Amino acid sequence: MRIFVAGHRGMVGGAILRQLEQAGAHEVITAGRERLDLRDQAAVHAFLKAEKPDAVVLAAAKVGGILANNSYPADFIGENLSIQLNVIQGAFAAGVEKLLFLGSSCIYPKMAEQPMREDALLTGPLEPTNEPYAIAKIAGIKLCESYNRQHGTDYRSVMPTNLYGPGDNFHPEHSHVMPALIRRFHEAKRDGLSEVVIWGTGTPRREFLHVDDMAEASLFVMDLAPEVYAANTEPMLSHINVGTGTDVSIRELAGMVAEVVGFEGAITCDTSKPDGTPRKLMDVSRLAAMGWRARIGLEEGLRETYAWFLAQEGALRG
Ligand SMILES: NC(=O)C1=CN([C@@H]2O[C@H](COP(=O)(O)OP(=O)(O)OC[C@H]3O[C@@H](n4cnc5c(N)ncnc54)[C@H](OP(=O)(O)O)[C@@H]3O)[C@@H](O)[C@H]2O)C=CC1
Ligand SMILES: C[C@H]1O[C@H](OP(=O)(O)OP(=O)(O)OC[C@H]2O[C@@H](n3cnc4c(=O)[nH]c(N)nc43)[C@H](O)[C@@H]2O)[C@@H](O)[C@@H](O)C1=O
Repeated sequence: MRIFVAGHRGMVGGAILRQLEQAGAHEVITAGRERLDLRDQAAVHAFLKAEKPDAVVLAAAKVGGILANNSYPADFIGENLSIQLNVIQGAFAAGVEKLLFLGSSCIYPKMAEQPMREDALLTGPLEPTNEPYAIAKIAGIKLCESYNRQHGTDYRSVMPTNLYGPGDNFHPEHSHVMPALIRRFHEAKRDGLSEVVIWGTGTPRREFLHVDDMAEASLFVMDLAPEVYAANTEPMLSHINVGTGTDVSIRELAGMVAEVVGFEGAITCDTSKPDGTPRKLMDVSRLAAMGWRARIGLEEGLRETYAWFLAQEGALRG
């Protein structure tokens, strides 16, 4: 197959690209933002018509942590809606039959029953800090389902929990919690500081999945036989959760990062910053029933990510 990986320079797209290249079974097509801005409808349609991929992996998105989402809501909803509409409509127009869309666990209601099953979608109000991004992601799922229902395409969606790993964005304010804390604890140790401040109360709970597991799960879902996918999903509830099924509090995560980095000072909370959703634990039984589960434990993944951070220091994104 010829597979177009959109977002191949990102954390997840990069991991998917590495796994596809390692397997060597497919021809992979990529295009960086300077060649193809995915917000440009005409350019995306022309690219897909010219390249004629057999399958598309949509791992490109406007992505960021709680503060970035809360500060730039128009960018998060607008850019993601444009990218999704252009790539999904463009893929259909170019005759692409298989597509994998990456959503996010923030599609579920803020107070969803835990662990969150796929059928919790659209059952309650969303978390305000990321509602615009979540609405775009929900629209992406519904766009895929609508093409499948109206045109018989095979467009699938996976909903990742919070991800981390090599290639992450370590920006001090705009990143997600894991890379933010790795950087902050590392710099505090390096500079001999006595205290590290974490945002919010430290009580929210999050589930962390290593990006290599996410890439493996994405390709697993894309490769599932149509009858297996159909037997485990519903036409209007077709997305699949991807996670580990276990979570930690942000305070516990901070303790783990401090230990891995070797920081021995105090950890305090800045409660002027938002907590966001109190808990986001995925019910991963749908994917487990189809035969996939995560392999990389949190401590192992954190140690490996810190080693990668140390190797990249100075040349990081963000
Ligand atoms: N990271 C996480 O914790 C989670 C991520 N996800 C989802 O997984 C997917 C991948 O996320 P992740 O890898 O972390 O994000 P990254 O920010 O690491 O990667 C996103 C990629 O999309 C590309 N991109 C964004 N906008 C455009 C554009 N207009 N034109 C061309 N390329 C563009 C970026 O290009 P450039 O390099 O040029 O900026 C980048 O390569 C996304 O759909 C995200 O919503 C879901 C849940 C959690
Ligand atoms: C993946 C997911 O990512 C975002 O949602 P989030 O899960 O809330 O993500 P986060 O990683 O930014 O924060 C997790 C928790 O951690 C706390 N926290 C402490 N200290 C820092 C800190 O230094 N940085 C950050 N970012 N958070 C911190 C923070 O206050 C919060 O309680 C969405 O935008 C959403 O759209 C989405 O899909």
